[in-house]
Amino acid sequence: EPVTGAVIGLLAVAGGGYFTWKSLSPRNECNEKGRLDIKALQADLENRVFGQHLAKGITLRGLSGFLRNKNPRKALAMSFHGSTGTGKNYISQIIAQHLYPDGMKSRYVHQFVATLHFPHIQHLDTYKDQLQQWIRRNVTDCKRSVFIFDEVDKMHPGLIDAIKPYLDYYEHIGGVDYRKAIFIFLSNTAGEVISKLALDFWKAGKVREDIKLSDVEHQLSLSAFNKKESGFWHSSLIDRNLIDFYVPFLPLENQHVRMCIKREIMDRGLLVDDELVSKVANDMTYYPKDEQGFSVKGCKVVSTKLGYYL
Ligand SMILES: Nc1ncnc2c1ncn2[C@@H]1O[C@H](COP(=O)(O)OP(=O)(O)OP(=O)(O)O)[C@@H](O)[C@H]1O
Repeated sequence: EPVTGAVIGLLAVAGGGYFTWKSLSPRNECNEKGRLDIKALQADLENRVFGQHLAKGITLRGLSGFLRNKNPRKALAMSFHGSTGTGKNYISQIIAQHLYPDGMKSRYVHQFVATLHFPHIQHLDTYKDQLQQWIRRNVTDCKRSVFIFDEVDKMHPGLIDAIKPYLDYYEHIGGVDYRKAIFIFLSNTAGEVISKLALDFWKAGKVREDIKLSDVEHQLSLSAFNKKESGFWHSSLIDRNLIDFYVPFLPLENQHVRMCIKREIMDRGLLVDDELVSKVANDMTYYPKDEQGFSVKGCKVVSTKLGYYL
């Protein structure tokens, strides 16, 4: 008998509050219809992801719009950009958990880490073939497959080209329809540009939440124009024919790091102690050196640092 994600989510909440998600899709079943409790996803993003008003808004609207459409004309392709530890993997995991009860462990959620696949140029065609077969196999198994490509900026341009047909407007390729699949690309591309914009806002005493997507896009096009070598992923992003949503992740301030620490303490079933939170937060590195505005590694090492002080 299938156990629903909602039940598992509830049990997990009762057992320590770690998981707040609930997936509407039965376990071990392809969620072809794209069932998603949008309110629950919104609540999870609000409660667990800090300092990312743009990323939360864009992913939520992008995903719900895509899933509402019974006959999408192309697969959903979202490209997450930002510096390390700002939540790119984290939001991908939350999305995966809301679509599939087993989240990243689900047989319908697939992760590809680009740096593990660095083909020598003479083997490129074999790698391309393997990558395409992998996508074909998984989408044949389940149309609503989720693919997460990590470190896509380090991926060989030939491999990126190999993915492109699946993001395009074809009704089918070789008899397989890819248009219900979800592709999420993660990269540090443009991380510096996004961080600089956030820093300028911060220095000018402006409200962070007033940063708009258009501000980021404007900065990005300027920097691409000025830079001789903008990476392949960056330039194909600027063309943006196949990427539906460009999702910037802002650098995290001390206040966000503190929220991450508090959440981590609560997830471990412990009581929040402000002194402990300060100790961990002060142990992180911030930039610029004089103003100590943003955390160099975002919230990435929070968990390890907390372990050290406990
Ligand atoms: N904005 C955030 N809000 C809450 N927690 C966060 C946030 N960003 C990061 N974290 C925490 O830090 C951990 C590491 O972040 P994550 O793996 O998402 O970073 P990333 O942006 O994917 O970095 P990288 O580019 O190095 O892969 C997450 O598992 C999460 O616990």
